[in-house]
Amino acid sequence: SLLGRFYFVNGGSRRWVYTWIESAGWPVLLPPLGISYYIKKNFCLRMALKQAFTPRLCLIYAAMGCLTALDNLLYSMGLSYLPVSTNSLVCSSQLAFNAVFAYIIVGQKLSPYVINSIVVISAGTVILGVSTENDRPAGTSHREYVVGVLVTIFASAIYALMLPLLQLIYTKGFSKEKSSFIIVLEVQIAISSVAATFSLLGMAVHGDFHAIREEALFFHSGVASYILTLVFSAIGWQAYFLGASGIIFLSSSLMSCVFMTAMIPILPILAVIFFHDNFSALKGIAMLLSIWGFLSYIYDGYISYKAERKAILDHTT
Ligand SMILES: Nc1ncnc2[nH]cnc12
Repeated sequence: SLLGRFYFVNGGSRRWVYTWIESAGWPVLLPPLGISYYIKKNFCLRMALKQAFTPRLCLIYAAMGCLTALDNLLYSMGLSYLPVSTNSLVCSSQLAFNAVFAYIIVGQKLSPYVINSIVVISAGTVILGVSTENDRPAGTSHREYVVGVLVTIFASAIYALMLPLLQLIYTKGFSKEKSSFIIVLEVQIAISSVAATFSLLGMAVHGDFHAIREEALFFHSGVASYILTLVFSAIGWQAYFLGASGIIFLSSSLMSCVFMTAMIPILPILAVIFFHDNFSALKGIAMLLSIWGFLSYIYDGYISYKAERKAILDHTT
């Protein structure tokens, strides 16, 4: 998010370019995938590819790739209009959307601790919004600001929908025996490459291939900084999405969303350091609430773990 904002603040204005950047880094996942294939014993590449790329799964990757490109476009529009802290506030609505979608799609249980965590984290980020209400960026009209908020809410809803869908792909799309972290890499590469291709089409339609040279030349901090911003954004987004997918694979989409949302209040501190935003008392309260919500979620995990162990012990004695 910070690098994205840096791009838009320093003269970058091409939303399709930033949309593409969010998925363009997928080739960095090829070496880890190759190494994983190599170190897995009794591994047959032909069989693995046959399982990961059945016609049904390919159709699903194509649909998820298009949805990802649409989500990235809305997100980059939001990032171009809103300050980082406001953008992250609105993004926190993904937790509430995700709780609903995860309940509907994968039957996620919502215990009181989980509900508490959702309420507290959402409250923290709403407070953050109140404290940043007055910092509409110079050069952004009121209308653009409102559009920025609306498209970011849409992006959050789409993203929140995609997380349980990914969970469904991992659990229903692959046989139990094949269940290894390789799946996460394969699925992310497939979806990101579709999203990147879709975004390249968007760039072509908007004449971005031509405009990008001029944009690089007039970037406030220089051509090298322009290239580095986009390259590190692309790598950073792949790392972020891989982490999110990994948590879904190991736990659940809701857990992944809680982790992502709990990180959001850290952004204002980074925004203070890098963009010299003010740090208000309300932002401090928002951070504490987010930590509380996060601990509440972790505590729920601890209680469930203890209950499961007790049930196993009672069963065996
Ligand atoms: N495209 C996106 N990238 C990162 N975070 C998001 N939250 C919602 N959409 C997002």
